[in-house]
Amino acid sequence: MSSDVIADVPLALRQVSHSFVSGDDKLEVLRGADLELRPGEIVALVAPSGTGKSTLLHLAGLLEKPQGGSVVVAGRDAGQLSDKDRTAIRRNSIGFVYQSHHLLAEFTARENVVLPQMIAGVSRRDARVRADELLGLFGLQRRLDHLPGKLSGGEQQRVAIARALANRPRVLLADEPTGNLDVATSGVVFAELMRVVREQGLAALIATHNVELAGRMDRIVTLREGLIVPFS
Ligand SMILES: Nc1ncnc2c1ncn2[C@@H]1O[C@H](COP(=O)(O)OP(=O)(O)OP(=O)(O)O)[C@@H](O)[C@H]1O
Repeated sequence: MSSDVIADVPLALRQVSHSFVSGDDKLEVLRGADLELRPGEIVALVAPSGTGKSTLLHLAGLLEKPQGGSVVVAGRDAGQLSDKDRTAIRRNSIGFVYQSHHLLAEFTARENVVLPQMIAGVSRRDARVRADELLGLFGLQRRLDHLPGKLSGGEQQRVAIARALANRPRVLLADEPTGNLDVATSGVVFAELMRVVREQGLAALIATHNVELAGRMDRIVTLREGLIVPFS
């Protein structure tokens, strides 16, 4: 396949297989999984516990290499890249949101959004402008100088989402992004996440057990016997 063909693909998994071996046991979690996101498309991944959602997100996020098949991120086949280039793509083209916010406790909300930008080479001044703009999109303009411990759970998760978007990724990967929040807060934060992801034109793959939230996305897929199939 020519590089032109995949140039506009934010994320694709092609015939991805992955197993875990412990002792004599081999657990085939993925057996030729295929998934392609269109630019700006938000896809929900809803599947029972233990079927491989986290494994899939790890592979899509270039945190691990698949044993078979390929992962394309921002139009680049990650299997063809040097470790240095993979790291650069992971840092600049992918944003991650986890169930727990993983914010740095000794840094303010703003600093938590500034830091990944500075690591990517953005000046402190520009990073602050971007951080304030993003935190403002989540209604946190009056919380910029708060430490995470002084924020509510919903606010902490909003900061984590803003941090994930800081480097203008093309792809957002999220694993139960509102799973630690109460039902009402989860719904609100989720709606904000969807709004901002759409405004920024990102493609997103969001694992959730919440079928109601999944129903607000463009498409729902599930994992069945190691394959990615439409959810029904
Ligand atoms: N590093 C590992 N070594 C061995 N087995 C693993 C490893 N990581 C995951 N597994 C196994 O692979 C399967 C899929 O795990 P994974 O965490 O991807 O599932 P999941 O769908 O995300 O589950 P949950 O919804 O409970 O988080 C599970 O049976 C798990 O025990």
